[in-house]
Amino acid sequence: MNKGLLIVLSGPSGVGKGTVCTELRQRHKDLVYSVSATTRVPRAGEVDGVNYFFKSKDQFLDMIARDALLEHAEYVGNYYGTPRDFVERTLASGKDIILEIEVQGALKVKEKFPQGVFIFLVPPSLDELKDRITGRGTENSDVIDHRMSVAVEEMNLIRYYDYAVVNDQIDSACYRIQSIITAEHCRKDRFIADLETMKEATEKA
Ligand SMILES: Nc1ncnc2c1ncn2[C@@H]1O[C@H](COP(=O)(O)OP(=O)(O)OP(=O)(O)O)[C@@H](O)[C@H]1O
Ligand SMILES: Nc1nc2c(ncn2[C@@H]2O[C@H](COP(=O)(O)O)[C@@H](O)[C@H]2O)c(=O)[nH]1
Repeated sequence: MNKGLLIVLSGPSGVGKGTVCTELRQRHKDLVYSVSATTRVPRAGEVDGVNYFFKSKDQFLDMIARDALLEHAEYVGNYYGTPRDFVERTLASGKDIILEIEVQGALKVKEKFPQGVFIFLVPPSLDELKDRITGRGTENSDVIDHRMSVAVEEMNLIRYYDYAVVNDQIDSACYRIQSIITAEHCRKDRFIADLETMKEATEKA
């Protein structure tokens, strides 16, 4: 059986990763979402184990020491990381999994899983990006300025991704990502791998 696809959805803060990911999961009930660990304090309405696994700094450092994270990064004063075991088990079961993570972490995942599908979500403009982060109303103006300055740096790293998708309209962005996932499922190397497994099974029988 083919392993599932590891899909990384990345891009600057406020571009709409969370919004697009939620919509994709509505459309594809079998798409598994990787819940990250973070030391950030929960926002109003965020639930532990659903939005994030909220950790103290010591707990997070312990996860790093136990090699329990596939990747981690420090982003605007907090740690964020992807629990490794859940990703590996999901892929082995043949299901697709989506990671919604920032750029440093995405590039670390790419080193370990070059066969993953790396998608950069692009804002229609930097002004629109700032309007979106501000309009969300979850960060103060210092944090927004910090996230915007990081965003400019992150945009320079698009070249390391497989795809760039503009999030102009949520529906159009989701449609483009759905098309990418469909195309990636049809890559010939996935079938060649299956063929090899089939041949081995036939030879053994
Ligand atoms: N296509 C869009 N058009 C207009 N507004 C959008 C669009 N996509 C998302 N938004 C809005 O932009 C704001 C930021 O979206 P969201 O929280 O999904 O971004 P994010 O990339 O996940 O941010 P972060 O990385 O900080 O978690 C939200 O208020 C959301 O409703
Ligand atoms: N490298 C990682 N980045 C992550 C992970 N989970 C979320 N994120 C990204 O962090 C920023 C800030 O998130 P916020 O919830 O505080 O707005 C954003 O870009 C997220 O996508 C992770 O496991 N690893």
